[in-house]
Amino acid sequence: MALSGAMRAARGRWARTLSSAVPPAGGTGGTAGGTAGGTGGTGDTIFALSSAPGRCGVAVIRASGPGSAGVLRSLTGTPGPPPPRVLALRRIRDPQSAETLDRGLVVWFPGRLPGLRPAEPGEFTRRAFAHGKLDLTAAEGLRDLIGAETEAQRRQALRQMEGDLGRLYQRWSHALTQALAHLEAYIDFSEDDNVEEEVLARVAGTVRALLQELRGHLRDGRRGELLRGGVRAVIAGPPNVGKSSLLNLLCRRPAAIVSPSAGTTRDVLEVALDIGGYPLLLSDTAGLRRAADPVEREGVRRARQRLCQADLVLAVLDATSVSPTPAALGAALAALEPPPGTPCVLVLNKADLLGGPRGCGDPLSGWPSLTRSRHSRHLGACAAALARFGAGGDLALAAEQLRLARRELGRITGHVGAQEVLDIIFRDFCVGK
Ligand SMILES: Nc1nc2c(ncn2[C@@H]2O[C@H](COP(=O)(O)OP(=O)(O)OP(=O)(O)O)[C@@H](O)[C@H]2O)c(=O)[nH]1
Ligand SMILES: [K+]
Ligand SMILES: [Mg+2]
Repeated sequence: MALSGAMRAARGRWARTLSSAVPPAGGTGGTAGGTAGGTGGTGDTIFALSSAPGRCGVAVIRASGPGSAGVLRSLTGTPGPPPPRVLALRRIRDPQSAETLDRGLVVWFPGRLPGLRPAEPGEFTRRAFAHGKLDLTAAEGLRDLIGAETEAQRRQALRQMEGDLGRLYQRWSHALTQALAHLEAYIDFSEDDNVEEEVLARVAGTVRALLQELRGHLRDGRRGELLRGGVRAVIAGPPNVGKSSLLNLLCRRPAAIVSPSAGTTRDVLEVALDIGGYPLLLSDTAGLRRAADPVEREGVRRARQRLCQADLVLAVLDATSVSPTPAALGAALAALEPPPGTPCVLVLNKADLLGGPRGCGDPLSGWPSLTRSRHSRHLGACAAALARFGAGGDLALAAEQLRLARRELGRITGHVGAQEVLDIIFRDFCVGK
């Protein structure tokens, strides 16, 4: 059923109305308001909002299953469904009170093909994976593409969906397989003198090179993950230096109160920004000082707490109250006690009175980005196994480390069966993908 008008405001009520309109199973099979579909083995009649949630001009609600004809009858007050596959304008009413809820277009798809049922969330993608059409990293890329909110996120997701990340891990996996095969051949046949000694050196060389590449990939500063999830940037600094003014400038609206009195901001204020395609969650915080006022003290505590979660600190200082020497700036920055290891951008504000940002990189340049902690975890385990390769000199143990390393790589792309990994990855998919 395609429905419009007042139902925008009455979505919740619609859901309740449809619940009461669905008769018990056993009626004529069919689908109202969408493509043909049944309900699998249970015989239930199901319904869902098929257009995106939120405010919109037109919404599509789909009901499917043996009770669909009854749903249409009770919602439209007509004796039967409209002619098949033809849009009909109907008054939509509450089945109990007969009160008109809206007017909308209704479409009826009678009958069902035997065995046809609505897809589970992610089922189309899961089938594509099962048929070898895409690997897990590509499926994850597809999911990220659906959820991408900024241009850079979209580009990164598309690159992953097209298999760049999967190909990189596959290449490593092939190198490992080859090294393992050589090592196993050496273990099995070296006594017959069929396998040369230098095989071992070659295997060790491959493992060393791979380990180096893998460590480089892991050391990317989480740029892919940051781009995927958004960089948490926190504006911090002494009171009254212009932190809230900076937030307002960056989000181009007066989101935060600005005033000449020190200690204006108390609560942490967060805004989501799209800066040149890169997602940023920007927080404004209370000025850091030993406050006498208990409310301001709580604000400073919250500011410190937020600082600890930052991916990036925008440390704001008043340019008129600090001398521009590296030592003085360094001391002023250290006095704010930013979390160790978190990159800081020093912002010298109020420069008018006197007279480099950390981005996520271009997702299309260099290596495809590590986009998930799941990938880092398996790559870390893979690197650890490679680092153990050859330790102790036992060839069988060395081969086992290669097998472990390969299994970890395989878990990323899904080339090693791991039911629980599959379940996690596919369960969040949208219906219809
Ligand atoms: N001249 C000048 N004044 C500025 C600038 N930025 C902010 N101000 C002024 O400085 C005062 C403090 O600005 P806020 O943005 O409230 O500073 P804050 O760091 O958020 O202050 P607290 O929340 O109290 O810690 C206001 O009167 C601003 O108008 C600037 O670049 N130049
Ligand atoms: K202020
Ligand atoms: Mg402020």
